Amino acid sequence: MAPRVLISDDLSETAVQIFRDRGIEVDFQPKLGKDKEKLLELIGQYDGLAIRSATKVTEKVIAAATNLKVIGRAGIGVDNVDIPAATAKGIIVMNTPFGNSITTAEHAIAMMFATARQLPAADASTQAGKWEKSRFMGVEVTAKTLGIIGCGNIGSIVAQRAIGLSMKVIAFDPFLSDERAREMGVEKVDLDTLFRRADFITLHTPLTDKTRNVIDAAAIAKMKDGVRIVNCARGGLIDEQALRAALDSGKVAGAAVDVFTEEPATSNVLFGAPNIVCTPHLGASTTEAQENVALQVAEQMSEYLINGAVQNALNMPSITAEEAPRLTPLVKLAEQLGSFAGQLTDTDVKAVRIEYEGAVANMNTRALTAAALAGFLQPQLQTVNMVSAPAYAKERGIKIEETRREQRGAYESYMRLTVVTEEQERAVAGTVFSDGKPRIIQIKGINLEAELGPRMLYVTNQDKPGFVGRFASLLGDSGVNIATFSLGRDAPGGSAIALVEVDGDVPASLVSNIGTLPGVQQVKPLVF
Ligand SMILES: NC(=O)c1ccc[n+]([C@@H]2O[C@H](COP(=O)([O-])OP(=O)(O)OC[C@H]3O[C@@H](n4cnc5c(N)ncnc54)[C@H](O)[C@@H]3O)[C@@H](O)[C@H]2O)c1
Ligand SMILES: O=C(O)[C@H](O)COP(=O)(O)O
Repeated sequence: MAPRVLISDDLSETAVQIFRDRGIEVDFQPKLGKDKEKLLELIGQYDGLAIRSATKVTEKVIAAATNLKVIGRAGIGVDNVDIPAATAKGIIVMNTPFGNSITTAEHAIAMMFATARQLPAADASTQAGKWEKSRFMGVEVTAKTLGIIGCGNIGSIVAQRAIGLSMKVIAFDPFLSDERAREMGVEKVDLDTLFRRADFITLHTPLTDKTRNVIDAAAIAKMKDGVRIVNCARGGLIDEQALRAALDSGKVAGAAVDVFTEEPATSNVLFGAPNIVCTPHLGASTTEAQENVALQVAEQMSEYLINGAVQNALNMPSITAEEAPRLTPLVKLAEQLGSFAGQLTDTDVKAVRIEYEGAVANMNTRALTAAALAGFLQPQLQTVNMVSAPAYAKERGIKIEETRREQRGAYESYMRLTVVTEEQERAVAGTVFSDGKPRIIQIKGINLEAELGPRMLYVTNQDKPGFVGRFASLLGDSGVNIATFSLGRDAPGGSAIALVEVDGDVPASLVSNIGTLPGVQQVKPLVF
């Protein structure tokens, strides 16, 4: 059946066309995101959800989204999506991190000019027939200092444009390297210095616990008298009450705000303040940006739903369209190794070590590790997948170790997963043969070669004559057909392993009977 996607916000029709061209069924309901009840009622039908900022993808929505595999944000900010809840449910959350950056940077520059020259108020007054030439005295931006808080994609475009306007640009961003700042012609400063020196301040950070109210009364007190402030990033970065007071007192000469603590902002403490310019979250609203993000999100979501390629996900390593087909059998192998180890581990796990050797070491091992962890955790947590597994492992305090090395043995690609518990380490290794099928090639250091089927029996025993015959007879007498039989041992008379694919369920009584055969140490039915 074709995957189904719901578009619940006002995306460009380009997205609809792309989904259809890719054979995906699409429901375009641009107002649905604002109707919480309806969204809850319908979301269970869809494999994908494409949104902007109006749809709030809460924990409740995610709980109701029984088929959802991917949420695509046609834009940058994902603060309207409960990412931990999506991750826990194995739903990928992806965005389009660059599609609207230029447009938003241009809006910030436009807003800076709007407040420098009081354009909206001057427009309203002129159209009211007042011709108040002396009321609207402005300031130049040339040679003024612009303080940028958050110098990532948008902040750095703003910096470039501001330098073009002959402004001096200073920036505060804990993740901005000296080299990058030099390249951009930006002076890196601490936050207090920025507050002290800037004539204009523009915000371009996400809203986090650290950035919430980064501009509050105390910060405003440190600023120059007559400073002008622009916020085209997120509501919540500015304490709106404090800004209102500073606009009223004249400490802040002007502010231009595109984003509000509560949106849609139909009333706000800032409305009506002197020299305030407000726009209704228009930062990304240009034809060009909306085409970019709609096209990109639809392509990314389609690639994932159809080919398993992952791009710009916030909760899962990327898998390119080129590597997706090459990675598929290795993902399966990683899941099988994880599942094998997971089904044999009952005690508390301290660490999972995954070694990649040969060609696989140069591939996307983050995705493979996520697959191995998913396989490992599935016996305990049925709904876990590659998206949610790393977070679950972390939550459970399981240390993940990953090593990569050149080919040493006969296999072009070799993967070994070791589970470390308080008592022991248990390793299982595998490869993918040229037929594209995964094989288990080593268990606890013992070589063998087995393709895993849906139902397997794992038996460890002492290597003694007669075991195989007695074991096969027991299965046969119980009407359990053997599909494949793989044997391995460390030395004659030493430890041996039998990995057997069977055609039907193995009753518990048969498992205990096998356990009573001479020399048998462990019998475990496994499912894959
Ligand atoms: N108004 C709109 O319509 C609109 C449109 C697009 C993006 N946005 C918003 O703009 C913001 C920036 O987007 P971006 O694409 O540039 O993101 P980005 O991730 O490229 O850049 C954000 C920068 O903020 C920095 N940062 C993080 N914590 C910080 C802190 N405590 N202090 C200072 N800097 C900090 C990061 O290091 C990073 O460089 C986001 O909040 C995004 O949601 C708004
Ligand atoms: O984070 C973003 O991309 C912007 O806030 C744009 O939001 P919008 O898509 O709702 O205009």
